Amino acid sequence: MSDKTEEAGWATAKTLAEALPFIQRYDREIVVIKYGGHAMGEEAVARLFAADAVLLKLLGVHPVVVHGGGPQISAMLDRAGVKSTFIDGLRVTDEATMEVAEMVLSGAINKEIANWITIAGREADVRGVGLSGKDARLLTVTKARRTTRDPGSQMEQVVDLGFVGEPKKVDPMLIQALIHAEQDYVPVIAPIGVSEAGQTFNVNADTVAGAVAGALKAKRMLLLTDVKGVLDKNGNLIRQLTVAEAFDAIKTGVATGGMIPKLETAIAAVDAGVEAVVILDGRRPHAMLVELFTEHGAGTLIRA
Ligand SMILES: Nc1ncnc2c1ncn2[C@@H]1O[C@H](COP(=O)(O)OP(=O)(O)O)[C@@H](O)[C@H]1O
Ligand SMILES: CC(=O)N[C@@H](CCC(=O)OP(=O)(O)O)C(=O)O
Repeated sequence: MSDKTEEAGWATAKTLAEALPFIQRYDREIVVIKYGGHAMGEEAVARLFAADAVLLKLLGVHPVVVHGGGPQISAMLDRAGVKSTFIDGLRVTDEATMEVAEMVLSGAINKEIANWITIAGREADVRGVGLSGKDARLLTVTKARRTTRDPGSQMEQVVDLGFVGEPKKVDPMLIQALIHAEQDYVPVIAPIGVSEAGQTFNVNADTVAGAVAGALKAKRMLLLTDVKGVLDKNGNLIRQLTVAEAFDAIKTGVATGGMIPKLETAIAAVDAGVEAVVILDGRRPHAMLVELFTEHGAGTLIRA
């Protein structure tokens, strides 16, 4: 063995030893991970994500994955010649769009992530389990309501988003059962919900992650996306935000587009008892490990 290789080994051991207090901090704690469609990127990166989820489980953390797939739904709709429009970051969802969204989210992406986790965890028998809000009454939703103000008359107008749902109730029993099972399972949840009447709805994945994290009283919720975190007006990373500052970031227009549902979700999750939410770049390999197990962390941390 060369001196260089040996030195690298010592450096790895030092890093592991330094992670001990952080590993203990998250021992048997639930961490909800929102894996966004933009963070998925190339398959090799997505497989690294799956391997890190397995590592978390083996370190004693209980990871629960909620995934998105917005860009992948848009690509499929494009191929079918269906146009998509978004209002406040939410996809207006008619019947045909709903069908495609469910196929892409529950059918393709969900099973792929669950399978990658199972493959990455084969040696230690950690297994991914792919679910959607339709399973075991996991996610009951109501139809989302949005209003806009008519610039001329200043009257409020109701906008119909179609089959877009808002979480009404998360029943965490199935997830709890998987977390506490003797077998090591990593639940992977697609953002599809069902109304009391049994209608299928498309739900923003950030919103689902927040509702799930709140219901499970998770220690952390990590929102993995394609930016370093919340950026200020000059494009610099904001390391920490209180809930009040997160509100301000929305109000003052620092956060726009897809960052708005993320901050709203973060605020709601912290209000529901989640200790902190972190928005970070999921395209960087091992982002979750840097955030959870190093002093400096990564991205933007939002807490009370
Ligand atoms: N202040 C901000 N800081 C960082 N990103 C922002 C900000 N305001 C708006 N954004 C946008 O939010 C996007 C992340 O949301 P979104 O595209 O919905 O991600 P995902 O698919 O991962 O859920 C960023 O790529 C960026 O374009
Ligand atoms: C209602 C609504 O907008 N649903 C989203 C669900 C997927 C999602 O949220 O994916 P990302 O996290 O990758 O953006 C959609 O149809 O795109």
